[in-house]
Amino acid sequence: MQQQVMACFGGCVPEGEGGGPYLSHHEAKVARLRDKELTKLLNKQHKEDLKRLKILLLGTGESGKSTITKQMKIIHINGYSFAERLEKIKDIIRNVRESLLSMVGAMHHLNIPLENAESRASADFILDQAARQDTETSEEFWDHCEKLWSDCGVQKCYDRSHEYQLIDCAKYFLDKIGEIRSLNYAPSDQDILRCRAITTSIQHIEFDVPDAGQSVKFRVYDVGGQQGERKKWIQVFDNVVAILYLGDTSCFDQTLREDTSKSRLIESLEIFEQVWNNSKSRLIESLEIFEQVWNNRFLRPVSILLFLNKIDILAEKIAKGRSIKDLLAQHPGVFPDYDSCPVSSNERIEFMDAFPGGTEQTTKRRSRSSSRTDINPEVVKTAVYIKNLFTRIVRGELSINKTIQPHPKEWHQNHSCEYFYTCAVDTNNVKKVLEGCRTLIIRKHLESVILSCGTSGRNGQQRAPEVIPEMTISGHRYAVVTAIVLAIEEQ
Ligand SMILES: Nc1nc2c(ncn2[C@@H]2O[C@H](COP(=O)(O)OP(=O)(O)OP(=O)(O)O)[C@@H](O)[C@H]2O)c(=O)[nH]1
Ligand SMILES: [Mg+2]
Repeated sequence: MQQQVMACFGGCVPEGEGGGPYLSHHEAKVARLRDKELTKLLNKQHKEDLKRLKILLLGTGESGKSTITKQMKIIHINGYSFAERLEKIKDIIRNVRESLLSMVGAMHHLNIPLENAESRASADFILDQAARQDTETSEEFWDHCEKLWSDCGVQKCYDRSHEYQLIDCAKYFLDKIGEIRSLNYAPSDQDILRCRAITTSIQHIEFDVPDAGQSVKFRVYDVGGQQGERKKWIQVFDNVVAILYLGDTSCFDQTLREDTSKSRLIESLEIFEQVWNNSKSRLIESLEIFEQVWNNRFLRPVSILLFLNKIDILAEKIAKGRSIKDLLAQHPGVFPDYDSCPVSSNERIEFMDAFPGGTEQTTKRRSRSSSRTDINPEVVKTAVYIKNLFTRIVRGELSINKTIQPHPKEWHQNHSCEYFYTCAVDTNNVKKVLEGCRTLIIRKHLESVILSCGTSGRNGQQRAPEVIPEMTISGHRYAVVTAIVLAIEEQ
């Protein structure tokens, strides 16, 4: 893609003919020189780009992609400065306002009355804020927020949040209004991780990770996952080394949020109606998009690291009596039977190992992990069942998106899919998972480098990618790869 852009630049020198404006000889010369410089610059940039391992974060809206990039900043870069923390306050205020707006709107639809007559004035005050984009707040605003959140009617509405659209961090921030409204408030790492802001443009972060005495350079792309944002994904498919696909395990009882940037802040009850009527299951959407990514011809050699995310919210939902069985019953014949889905002891341990809150011993010693009593077996079963849905898609045993023609097994032989249970707001969990991913990504990348050399003949039909000799991979592995590449080229 980069090359296409450069080709375009190369072909754009105006010559005064062919429809372009007439340029003097001197002007044309200057333009040509400028174009040459630009092409050189782009070439250099392109080479620099190729030295970094390019990772893509994909997944549907609100699955946790940006939260993972925030964790990368905390773990691999220097975290958040004081000024950056203060910047986040605006988003947190929007989160508080949007949460209360969603609940007040939903109470109307769900026929849940406010318990306290005095809360009416607070509800009206918040509804009046619906069209506001700014983040100016007053003591009056915070008083109304606190009053509303303490109303039992609002709490009842919160318990039914799967029936409408409510951001995941609603309770987290509403429970700490007292702290947020203080003039001295500076968001903690956890506040930043919990804070929700929709992604509407392609963003990336870069960092270096030490590996066997050398540093491995990464560039991670974060894209928007809402419906309208997904058409931009293809722009970043070039030279991808691995995909981190975020699948939300807790969304089985939720429907899609209406896809418009307007819904970031529900501007009016009219938009609320749209949201209300959008009834496509979030889990089915996530499986469908995963199936598209797995079978996408541009991503054929790219391995997927599947993050089965939000396992903490999954546990909260099961504790409230929610069950994936309701969704399965709405789609008879599509999904495998839930009750007869087996959970092996290894699968149980894998999940318990990842689940937040394990003590040092439980996270370090596998045998103790299996004896954790704080996790409801139904949580494990649901997580394993959802994991199996994704892995069935990988094996071609389940197809959700009927417009996709599944490829035969051989088509997939150059990429694989590995899964991890994650809680993206838990730094310990993400740190552990990222360590595992790093090794896998480097291994997969080396395999693909070797493979691409293996398919390139000495007589030149296809040269080994330019990137190989310049790759900054850990010392000894780099040496091994170079040796293998040379050996293949010698043949
Ligand atoms: N409790 C909990 N919250 C999570 C977890 N992962 C993400 N969240 C929250 O879910 C919300 C959405 O996360 P984002 O990272 O913004 O989701 P996204 O995939 O980037 O969404 P788009 O930008 O719309 O594509 C945020 O409020 C996060 O804090 C998790 O594992 N547990
Ligand atoms: Mg995002």
